[in-house]
Amino acid sequence: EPPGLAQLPRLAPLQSPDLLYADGLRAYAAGAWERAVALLREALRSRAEVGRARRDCGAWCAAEPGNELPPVPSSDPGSDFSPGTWERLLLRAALRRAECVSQCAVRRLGSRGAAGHRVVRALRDAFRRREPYNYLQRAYYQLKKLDLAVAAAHTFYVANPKHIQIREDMVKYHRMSGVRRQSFRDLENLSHWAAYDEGLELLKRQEVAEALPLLEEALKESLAQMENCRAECEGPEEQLTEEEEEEEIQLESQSGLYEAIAGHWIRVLQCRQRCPGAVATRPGQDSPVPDFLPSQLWRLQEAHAQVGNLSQAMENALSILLFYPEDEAVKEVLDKHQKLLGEQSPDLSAREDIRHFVLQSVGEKKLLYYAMEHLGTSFKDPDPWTPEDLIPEGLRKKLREDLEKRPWDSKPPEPESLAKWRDVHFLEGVTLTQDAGQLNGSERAVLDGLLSRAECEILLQLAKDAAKTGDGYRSRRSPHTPHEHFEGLTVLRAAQLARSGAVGREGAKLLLEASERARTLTQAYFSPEGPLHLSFTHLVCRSAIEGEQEQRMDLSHPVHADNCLLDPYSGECWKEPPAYTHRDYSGLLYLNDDFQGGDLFFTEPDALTVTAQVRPQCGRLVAFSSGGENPHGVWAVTKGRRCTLALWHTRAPEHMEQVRENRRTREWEGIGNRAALVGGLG
Ligand SMILES: O=C(O)CCC(=O)C(=O)O
Ligand SMILES: [Fe+2]
Repeated sequence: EPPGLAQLPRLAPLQSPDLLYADGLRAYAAGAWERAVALLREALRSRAEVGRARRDCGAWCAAEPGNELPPVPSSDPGSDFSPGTWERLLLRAALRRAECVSQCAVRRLGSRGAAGHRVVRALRDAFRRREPYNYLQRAYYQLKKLDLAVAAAHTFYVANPKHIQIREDMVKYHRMSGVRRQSFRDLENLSHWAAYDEGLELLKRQEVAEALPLLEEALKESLAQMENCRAECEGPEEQLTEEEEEEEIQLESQSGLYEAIAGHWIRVLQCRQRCPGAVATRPGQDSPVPDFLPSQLWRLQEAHAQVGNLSQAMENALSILLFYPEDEAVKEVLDKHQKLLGEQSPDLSAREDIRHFVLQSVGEKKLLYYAMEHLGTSFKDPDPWTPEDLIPEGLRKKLREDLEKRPWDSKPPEPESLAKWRDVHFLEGVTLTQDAGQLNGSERAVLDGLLSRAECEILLQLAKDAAKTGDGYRSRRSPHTPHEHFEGLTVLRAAQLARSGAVGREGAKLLLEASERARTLTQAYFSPEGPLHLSFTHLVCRSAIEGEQEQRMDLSHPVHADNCLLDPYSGECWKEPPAYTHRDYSGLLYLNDDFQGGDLFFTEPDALTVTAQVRPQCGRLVAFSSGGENPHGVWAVTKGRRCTLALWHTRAPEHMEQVRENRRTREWEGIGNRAALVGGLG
């Protein structure tokens, strides 16, 4: 149970968080708000309890004699490690630990609760993203519990500052009369940040004695949070991503088994190292606070020294040396304190909690570097303090080069989306031509090279053969202008036509492939943290009607936003029906440029001031978030025919385009699955 909410009566026995969450969402969907709130809160509580049990059991079982991970083999040629020995030792430790953890979980949670221990990764991520709070805020809102609605919304917002929907909700809450400022609070209350900030504030005001307990609490709490995060990496719930699954070694031979176990552990360790440690990111912010632990220690030593607690000041200073043994400033301070303490200085050493963290972290890094060198796995060390001699000789040079590129050493960290984008493998030949900055917006991008000339030709031919007036235009705001002729083709009809032989299969198949390319890139660029699904794909051609182009004043497509109703007078965008409110990201994949006029443009929310303009061309994708931050329109097409594959993406799987969804469920008239639809067409 998050500390910010009042205690709930305990519903025994503890149910697993995923079942509770699923029930909560069902109640939510049915509009049973009271029930939804109760279940969602119970899911959060259960999850917190499982988390605590996992953390405690993990720590307990790791400390059991015989369960420690084997040290990395010495690299001396004379050492008696035969191949596979290390893996065998690892296997033994892993099995013992797994057994110990599952027994411990049953003791703590009962057998039913222990089953809830297995939280699937998707769900773990949902909880990490604080998704339940987004549902909670809506349910509370419906129940007219505004204070709790705002608190839940704020809690979700803090973890998802880029989430368009919640941003809009927050604006609304801020404007609502009757909402108090104190309602905007974080229910998960990462109290170390709150305590840390308050402590710093007090330090600034020279109220050192008051600041000290807060700073101390902040450090303790941040270590505990970190332990929670690290413990989550262990245990049977760790599901492989598709990629990892592909890499996963077949368990045919015994050595395959060792490798698989070693692989599993390496993933666990990689996951643990990704938890905030010395580097931490404040919720609601993109850039990490480097050296979070050492800087907290430094503040503590200063504060202790100021109030005359010299031995505690020294303990904190000595703890910094565990990270940076050569730090001159720390050594100086230590000297100074030592002199002041003089003879009566007792045997001081670093703090136990920090020593424990550093030792553990160093041990894990050693294993990871060993695996990197010998098993070819990857490891990106997030910490700047890792002692150099821990890194195998062979890897040092390469890593030193990477180290020089550390963002916080030189330039300010890049915005998250761009930093992540770097890691995404572009589809071959695709380039990022303009980013949001160049397009004067927040979430906009132009990518080129998604289609070859030949592919554009195939899709243009498909449009010629099959696009017809009205297909796919059930929209209330039909963009028709009397000066242009509109033709559309939905993927659904394309598939039907291809099956009946009315159009070539190649075209229909490419239509799906091209939209999938656009989806993959849009997801990688804008939504690396969660999947986007296509909700609607529409091949649209607009042709100038000859002789009706003189002195045309209208647009080919009036200025609008794709998921809300734009009110140019107030600048607001109402996310309400009949707008397609489930749309999260829009994509326009252009097929040609042999026409006049027809550039796409973005405006301010006034629908008048143009902020950016893009000329269509074959294979160019313009991708942007579908909300009020991206009003856009199309200038009149005054000559020729302009064809676009327009795509809308949604985070909500229930709004997945029918033909695509059914590719999964394989029910839809037998053409629903990928094999039937794409393969069968091929
Ligand atoms: O074709 C274009 O460039 C824009 C179309 C558009 O904005 C829409 O269909 O919502
Ligand atoms: Fe649009």
